Amino acid sequence: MIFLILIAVTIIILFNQFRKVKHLPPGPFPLPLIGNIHQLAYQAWRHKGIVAALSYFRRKYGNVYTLWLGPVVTVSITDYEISHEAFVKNGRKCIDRQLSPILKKVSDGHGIQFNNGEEWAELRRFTLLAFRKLGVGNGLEGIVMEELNGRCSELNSEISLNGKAIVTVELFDLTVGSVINTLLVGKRFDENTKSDFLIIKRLFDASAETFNLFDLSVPVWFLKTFLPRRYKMTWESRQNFLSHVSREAEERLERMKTGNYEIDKNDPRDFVDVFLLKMQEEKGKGESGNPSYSIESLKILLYDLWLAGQGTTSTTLYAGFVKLVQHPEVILKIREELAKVTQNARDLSLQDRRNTPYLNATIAEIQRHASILNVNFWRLNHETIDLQGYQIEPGTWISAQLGALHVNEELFENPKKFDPERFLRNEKLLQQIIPFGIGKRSCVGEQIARTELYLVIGNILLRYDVKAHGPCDLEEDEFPFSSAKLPDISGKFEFVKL
Ligand code: HEM
Repeated sequence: MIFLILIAVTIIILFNQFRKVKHLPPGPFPLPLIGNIHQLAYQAWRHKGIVAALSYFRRKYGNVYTLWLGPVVTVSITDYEISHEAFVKNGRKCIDRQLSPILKKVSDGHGIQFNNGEEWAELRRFTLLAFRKLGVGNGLEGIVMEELNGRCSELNSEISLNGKAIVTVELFDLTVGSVINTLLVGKRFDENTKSDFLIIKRLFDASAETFNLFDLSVPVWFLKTFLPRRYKMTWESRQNFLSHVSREAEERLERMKTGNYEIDKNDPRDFVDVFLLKMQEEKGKGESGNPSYSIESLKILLYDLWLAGQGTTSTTLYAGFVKLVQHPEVILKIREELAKVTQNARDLSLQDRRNTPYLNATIAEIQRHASILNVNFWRLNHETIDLQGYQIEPGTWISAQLGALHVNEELFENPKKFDPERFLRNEKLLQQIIPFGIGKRSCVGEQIARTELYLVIGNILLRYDVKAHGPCDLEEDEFPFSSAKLPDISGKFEFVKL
């Protein structure tokens, strides 16, 4: 009797699964409760990484496929046109991000990255506006060049002593960290304040270890109950990071309250000034003021911008130089192009971009290879989306899987090859790499990052002969199952003045 009941229950469950699966894009058949987690884990183990596993499913099921993470339906997209259809054409329908429970708890309803709704929309608009006010676009060029010149003068001192400078990832970390810090709180990191940056970097690295599909998806109660040490690690590393990067904003507010700090309305120094001005303005409106502008909200915003802007840009620069030293012929071609544009008599400037197609193509190829997110953030659709003829029901987790998209051989022939010229042979390809994401939740720091990549790579190659110093490759990923790519960054470079 029990046996018959078990068979009946199994048939009902399987029938139910078949019914649900019928309207979804193809994918492996999900088991009740665990969905496809076992297949995903197996393929990630078999192919030694999460991107390779997602690519395996793409080859088997096509450019839009379904994976069930337990009871949750997720749809992964690995092609540009379909991503455009989902996130631009249907942009309004999937504007919300699926919020990782633990990161949502840290953000406490504030900020941009782990937030949705009115406050997210308001703060995203504000951030883009504040960046524009502070000169992001062409004005940022001054900040980046000042920073780069500062770093280069340290390198030059080393070169005049030893004939060459040995460069590690720290050069890129400090350059990028200083640009963000200058933009956010008006301070660059020099020899005296470098230790402050190293604290931020240590806290940042500590939070990276638990940035994976598992820790980011399970409910907080589950982590607290079954994995208290992991919960503590994630919580404490993020809280420490938050309190460190927001210290300046809190101190400035206190000084403002006691009349010891004034902001020039027409010339705010940095992001914190622009925010504090807006906060004052909204407070002045009384009841009708927008509550999104509070010190708690500013603190989370600073944490978001630091977290999203530092590792992404610095890792791209480091990965870029690894690829460049492995391909000296690319360095020569870039240098030839830059010599024509600058006559070797001036720095490379953002204005030169339209005259440097080979450098632009190389940066695109670097970003395609670096592809920072192994698993992109999921969006949630509020209304049914008709995607390639499939009806994606509300509540589905949908994502353009950038890592797998950028190694899709249907778009990028021979994807493992470092081949900047692929973008010159086919100009349409430039549009099809989307390292900053696509649609309404795409990266707010895209302009900042593009400025840094162009000016730092271009001007370093104009000034120095760059070679590998010892073994220097990217084959090993530190955490191949992490949501973000964390390559082995132990490589070193030799810089000699040209
Ligand atoms: C090479 C460098 C960078 C890369 C590759 C990158 C990539 C990305 C990607 C893929 C997303 C998610 C898009 C999506 O959900 O579809 C994102 C979001 C975001 N990025 Fe970046 N990013 C970079 C630099 C920066 C910088 C410099 C900042 C700011 C200083 C920044 C701030 C943000 C923020 C705040 C979000 C969340 C946007 C939202 O949810 O509305 N990023 N970035």
